[in-house]
Amino acid sequence: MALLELNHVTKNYNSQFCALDNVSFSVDEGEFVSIIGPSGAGKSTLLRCINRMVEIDKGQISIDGVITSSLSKKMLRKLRTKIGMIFQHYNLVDRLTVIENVLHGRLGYKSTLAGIFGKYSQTEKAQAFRIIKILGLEEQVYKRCDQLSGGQKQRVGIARALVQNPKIILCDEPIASLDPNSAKIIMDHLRTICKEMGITVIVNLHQVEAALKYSDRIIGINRGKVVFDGFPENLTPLQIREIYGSESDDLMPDLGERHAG
Ligand SMILES: Nc1ncnc2c1ncn2[C@@H]1O[C@H](COP(=O)(O)OP(=O)(O)OP(=O)(O)O)[C@@H](O)[C@H]1O
Repeated sequence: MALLELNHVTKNYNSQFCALDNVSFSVDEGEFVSIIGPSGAGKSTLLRCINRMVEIDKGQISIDGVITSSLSKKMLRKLRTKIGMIFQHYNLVDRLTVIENVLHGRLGYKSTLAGIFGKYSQTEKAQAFRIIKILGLEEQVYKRCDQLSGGQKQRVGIARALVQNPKIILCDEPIASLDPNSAKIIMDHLRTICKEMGITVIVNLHQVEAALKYSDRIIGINRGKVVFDGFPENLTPLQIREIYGSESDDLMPDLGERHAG
């Protein structure tokens, strides 16, 4: 069943520059989809439109059957609890500990006052500890986030998204700042979360190889238009060229090595 649907979505910045041009696709529950494309193609704009951090100009986006543009502030806040976000630069509060950052994922469920005073139930704390353990961060629980490596910070970001109990996780270049080993750990966790917890994952990636290895489906964007939407095994060098244009030669992966399983 489709969890996310985009129908003819267009986004113009400053009423003239077209960042998304008539984009339509749907994503099923439990699917792992990578969005690839060159710098400036519109990948971040796409994720921001999905959670309504950016308003679209034309078309329609629905999540779990709800048309996002028609939601009141209150209903939008409720919908956003179902959408976990993971960022390239982690967006953690550096001076706070791992557990405090992870519990921030619960803020969308709380009144402003309860949030300010950091009032979390025993159930919420137990859930946060459980997720921290799954992500292999139990030794870091009480460490300040500015003492962590990039890979550990990104795992905190994933844990914070998971305590929301999301239906979908949107990841904006989650491995762009990481070394290959940390990047693999993050992509492995995202794949496990998708396949074992049934959470839909949409990942913006610059690395074609990672997209080929981890995705059920790849969507290629160039200048705001979807130019490829299909299975990794159907992404040919010609299509990679169409997606990336002149950047493609540096990015051309060894197409022999494919899926993570
Ligand atoms: N707030 C904004 N105001 C005006 N133009 C913007 C704004 N945000 C993005 N753009 C433009 O929209 C286009 C798409 O940007 P976007 O960040 O979505 O691309 P991207 O594919 O995520 O790129 P990258 O891989 O470099 O992050 C770019 O040309 C960018 O300059």
